[in-house]
Amino acid sequence: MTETASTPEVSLRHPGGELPLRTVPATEGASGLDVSKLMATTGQVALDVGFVNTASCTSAITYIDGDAGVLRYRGYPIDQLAGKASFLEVTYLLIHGELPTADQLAAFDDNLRRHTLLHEDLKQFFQGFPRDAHPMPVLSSAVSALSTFYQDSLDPFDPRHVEISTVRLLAKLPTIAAYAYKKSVGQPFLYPDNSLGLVENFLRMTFGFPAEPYEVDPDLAAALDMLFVLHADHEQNCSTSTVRLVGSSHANLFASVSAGINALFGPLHGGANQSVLEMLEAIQRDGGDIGRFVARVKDKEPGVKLMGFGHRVYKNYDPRAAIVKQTADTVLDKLGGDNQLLDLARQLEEIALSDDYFVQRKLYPNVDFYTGLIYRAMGFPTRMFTVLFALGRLPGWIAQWREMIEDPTTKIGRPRQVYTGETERAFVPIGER
Ligand SMILES: CC(=O)SCCNC(=O)CCNC(=O)[C@H](O)C(C)(C)COP(=O)(O)OP(=O)(O)OC[C@H]1O[C@@H](n2cnc3c(N)ncnc32)[C@H](O)[C@@H]1OP(=O)(O)O
Ligand SMILES: O=C([O-])CC(=O)C(=O)O
Repeated sequence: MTETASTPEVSLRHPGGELPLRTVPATEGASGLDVSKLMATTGQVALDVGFVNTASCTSAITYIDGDAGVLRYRGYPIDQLAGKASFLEVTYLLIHGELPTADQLAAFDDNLRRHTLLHEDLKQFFQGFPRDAHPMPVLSSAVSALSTFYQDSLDPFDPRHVEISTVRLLAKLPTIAAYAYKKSVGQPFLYPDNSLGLVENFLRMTFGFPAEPYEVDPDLAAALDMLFVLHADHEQNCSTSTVRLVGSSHANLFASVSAGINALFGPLHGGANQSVLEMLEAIQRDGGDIGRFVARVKDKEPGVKLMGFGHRVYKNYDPRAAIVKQTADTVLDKLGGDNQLLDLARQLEEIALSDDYFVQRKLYPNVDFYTGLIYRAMGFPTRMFTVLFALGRLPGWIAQWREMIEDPTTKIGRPRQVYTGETERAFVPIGER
């Protein structure tokens, strides 16, 4: 592969100063295509596989300094929000740009509590899935189906539609998530109890039974609320970029978020929280030989990666992973979790962080590394972990979709390609091939 053209340095202003964006020079196509000719006809095309170096939008929502391990929502450092601001406050902050006053928060909460019910016909929808359906595709399908129930929620350019679809989605996703769980364990659905807040209601609908009292454990609710805060936004990650890309065609909020949920499902993104626990259990089953597992990772054995490690943006410790790690002990002690598996995770981290392979590549634990251990202690099956991520990430998806829709400079997302296929050739009829 030879470089055939160079592209100029461009830069964007951001709160941390000038952010230089190095564009990747386009390369010659595998079939010998002259990329410079493509450029002559289409203008500048810079090949950037995986968008490693390409900013797709401007945004005022979330700031990350990956080298320093800094994350801020609307300017507030994540460690100042986690454990101090509730998930509902952070949701309001991300979507509306400012922390709510007590009155604003009460009105927001009240509004959400009025929209937690699912239409009875939508409830029937869950019965169409097989008993052992993974709850993630059930979640995305049900969110997509919301478009069929609410005609007054579908116009991205009518502020009333945007507002009501925002409220419906925030209020209903916990109900949908709880029903996806109930379906997978063959238990009856519970109606929401709107005397409860969002997290408490979700826990009751998930773990409670109809006509039986369910006492929400305040420690459990507080821990889950804090984890949701840690997941609430992360600028242009794969699922959020998907939400924006789908929304850039003027698809409605439900359709866009449904696509985002599917992007989150992948094991390289949100699905990693499930894979981490499966990896830890596999190491444990294998006699707990961490050294042997790490050697397989370093040998790049197909399909073997240190799940929950590495990040496109963080080249330092993920600040969220640091918070989860710090609190994991306390939470597991309170909830009676598996400390052996936590010890294994800690040892694995220690071994990796003192190994040149991981040090040179700047691979640190990401947000998915320790969260599953806490979810497990809370009683969630492994297949629900990514659903919990989706519940936490929802405010970010909504805030980013709304920012995109409100931005007059937004254009339909449509990347170019560098064509590497056959050059023009003459059609050969089937009898002559
Ligand atoms: C919420 C989230 O989405 S956080 C991410 C969750 N995903 C995971 O935890 C899955 C494991 N991690 C990964 O697969 C990757 O680190 C990603 C997908 C997160 C980031 O990928 P990229 O930014 O494209 O990094 P890339 O794949 O180029 O990795 C750079 C190098 O580090 C290696 N590497 C990256 N992550 C890992 C890992 N988890 N284990 C072993 N090696 C790794 C790569 O093999 C590559 O090595 P090389 O230079 O010898 O080829
Ligand atoms: O930002 C990313 O690439 C992945 C992500 O969503 C996160 O870390 O929360």
